[in-house]
Amino acid sequence: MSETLSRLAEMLEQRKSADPQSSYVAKLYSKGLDSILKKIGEEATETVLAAKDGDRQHIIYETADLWFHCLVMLANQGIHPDEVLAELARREGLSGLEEKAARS
Ligand SMILES: N=c1c2ncn([C@@H]3O[C@H](COP(=O)(O)OP(=O)(O)OP(=O)(O)O)[C@@H](O)[C@H]3O)c2ncn1[C@@H]1O[C@H](COP(=O)(O)O)[C@@H](O)[C@H]1O
Repeated sequence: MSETLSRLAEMLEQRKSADPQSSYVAKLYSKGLDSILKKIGEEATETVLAAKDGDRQHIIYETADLWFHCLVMLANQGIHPDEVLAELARREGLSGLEEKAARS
């Protein structure tokens, strides 16, 4: 799982210098952060609708689109997915209520 994320992160780094005409990711970078965030919003909505609909394959497909665009956003902001995984790992040792208390 994290190997897939690492490979994707590496590819997303390489796409920063790719031709927007020949790469979906390079084109998205060239449009800027707001366009990436707009895609995340759209994909989040599509994921919610798929989950309401209940079709397993559709939920998986839309969630993959959502995760992918979140990875593009992270790359654009100079954040490696390992940093997000590390944050999730840190939370493993806490209950949900402890995590909530740590935020306030
Ligand atoms: N995993 C993905 C991936 N998931 C989703 N998408 C794209 O995300 C878009 C999803 O948006 P929509 O469902 O709204 O479809 P759309 O109408 O075509 O999207 P828009 O053109 O309107 O933005 C589609 O165009 C998909 O092709 C992805 N595009 C690329 N990748 C990975 O990124 C790699 C590099 O891609 P390129 O940059 O195109 O070479 C690929 O080899 C894949 O591994």
